Amino acid sequence: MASINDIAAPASTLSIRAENVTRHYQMGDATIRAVDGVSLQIATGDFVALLGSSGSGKSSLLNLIAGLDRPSGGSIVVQGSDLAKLSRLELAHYRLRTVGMVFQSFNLIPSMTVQENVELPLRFAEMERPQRAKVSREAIERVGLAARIDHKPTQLSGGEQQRVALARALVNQPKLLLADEPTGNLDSKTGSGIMHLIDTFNRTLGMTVLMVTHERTLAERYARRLIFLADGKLVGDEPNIPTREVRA
Ligand SMILES: Nc1ncnc2c1ncn2[C@@H]1O[C@H](COP(=O)(O)OP(=O)(O)OP(=O)(O)O)[C@@H](O)[C@H]1O
Repeated sequence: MASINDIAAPASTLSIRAENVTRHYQMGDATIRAVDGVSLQIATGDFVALLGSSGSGKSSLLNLIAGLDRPSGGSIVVQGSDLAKLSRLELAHYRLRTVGMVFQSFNLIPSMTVQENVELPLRFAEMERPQRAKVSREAIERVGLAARIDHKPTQLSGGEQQRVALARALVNQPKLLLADEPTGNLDSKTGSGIMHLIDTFNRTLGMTVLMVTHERTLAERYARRLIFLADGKLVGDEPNIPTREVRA
């Protein structure tokens, strides 16, 4: 049945459309309803913060949208792809091409240099070596790390590691950036630098951003929409004028 949302937002302008999504975990006799009937639509180019207290289901929902996990029920359509209908191979392709992800814990490969880490998605996409070197260098320059291109992750600060993770997330030019507490392990000044980069990608590259955070002030500074989860349910959804714009 058509809803008001359908009328307000034609499918072509939607980046994400989730309908009654559930993710239940069975722990012995207990069922944990980590995501419990969430429906939402996110417009292309938007910057949305997903807020909620610990255990409210934020990461579970993000992982479903990322195609890292499959829902127990409901449907998720991202950039026109219905994730439930994708084969394992198609889902891997979706993760490679459509979404970029950054996590609180950076998730870099310690034995690889900055450039090798950033090149990884390009290798999976079977890009030729010379082109890979060029494209990865451009992404590394974009996050301001050209001088660290041959360093290993352990030789970098936390903020620099997150910038490498961002370069890796955007190197395939995904339409959607999913960020799970991207500044959670960083001090506030370093975190602001990372947020500034994410904000720039959103504004200049038109990348849709969905960011999980439990920090409301951070969300209010950058996001144009705030979505609240509690006990796996969507309990709030409000527009936001980013305070960084108000101060600018
Ligand atoms: N693999 C799993 N098996 C069982 N339960 C899980 C699993 N992953 C998450 N949960 C449970 O699902 C609920 C939601 O977890 P989730 O990590 O999505 O919350 P969150 O809002 O991201 O929390 P935080 O802010 O602490 O990261 C929690 O009760 C958690 O314990």
